[in-house]
Amino acid sequence: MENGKKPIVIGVTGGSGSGKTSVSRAIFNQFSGHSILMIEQDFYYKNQSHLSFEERLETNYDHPFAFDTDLLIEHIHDLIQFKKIEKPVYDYAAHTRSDQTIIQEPKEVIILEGILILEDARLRDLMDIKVYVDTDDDIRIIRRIKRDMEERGRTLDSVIEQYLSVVKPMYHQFIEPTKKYADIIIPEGGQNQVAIDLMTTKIGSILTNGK
Ligand SMILES: Nc1ncnc2c1ncn2[C@@H]1O[C@H](COP(=O)(O)OP(=O)(O)O)[C@@H](O)[C@H]1O
Ligand SMILES: Nc1ccn([C@@H]2O[C@H](COP(=O)(O)O)[C@@H](O)[C@H]2O)c(=O)n1
Repeated sequence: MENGKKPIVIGVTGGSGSGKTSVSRAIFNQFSGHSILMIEQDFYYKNQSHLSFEERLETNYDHPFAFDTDLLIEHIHDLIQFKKIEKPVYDYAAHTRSDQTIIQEPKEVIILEGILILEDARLRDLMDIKVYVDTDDDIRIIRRIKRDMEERGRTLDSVIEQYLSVVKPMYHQFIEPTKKYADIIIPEGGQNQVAIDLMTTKIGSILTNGK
């Protein structure tokens, strides 16, 4: 890094539909023009191109095992050492990685966003600030139905069936317990301007004063 400082890593987690992406984008936008990047844990779902489409539908996408966490950790390590990475691209409709990758140059601020980023101690140890976006289950399922039908190629029946059989139980087993690791808990996510402003001030202070 030009000024000799280590990049800052901010982890943003919470259940599906909690508003993680909205919070992360709001922070990202506050630093537009600065040296900042966003990494989505979803892009590190395991490659399933060797499986048929029907087999991919059976995958539990809310279990830690669904992710290639070793690759994600390797990439965060590289970015912290100011090395560029070749980021995978995920195709939600095909339920596997796309053939494309994106070259991501290192930056001073790294926002890592995803449902299970606080579940692995090795990832937690790389973070300077850990944020949990806390939104009620009923709000999250409503948001998810709308989003998955509009953007992720799912039907209403498939969203409801997946939510009740997998998403909800996995949330309570794996995601909600990681709340205890968070430095900050943000209720309701992207519309919480006070929380976004506090985060922005803190990141700005670390960038300027190192704390
Ligand atoms: N505070 C909010 N109020 C209303 N809708 C929201 C709010 N935060 C997020 N959304 C919407 O809910 C959906 C899921 O939000 P997103 O930020 O993608 O959540 P996550 O990344 O946690 O799954 C998106 O369509 C987003 O526009
Ligand atoms: N092929 C896939 C991959 C993931 N999901 C669901 O995405 C959720 C995580 O993404 P958010 O942006 O909502 O945090 C997770 O709950 C998976 O169930 C999927 O449905 N299909």
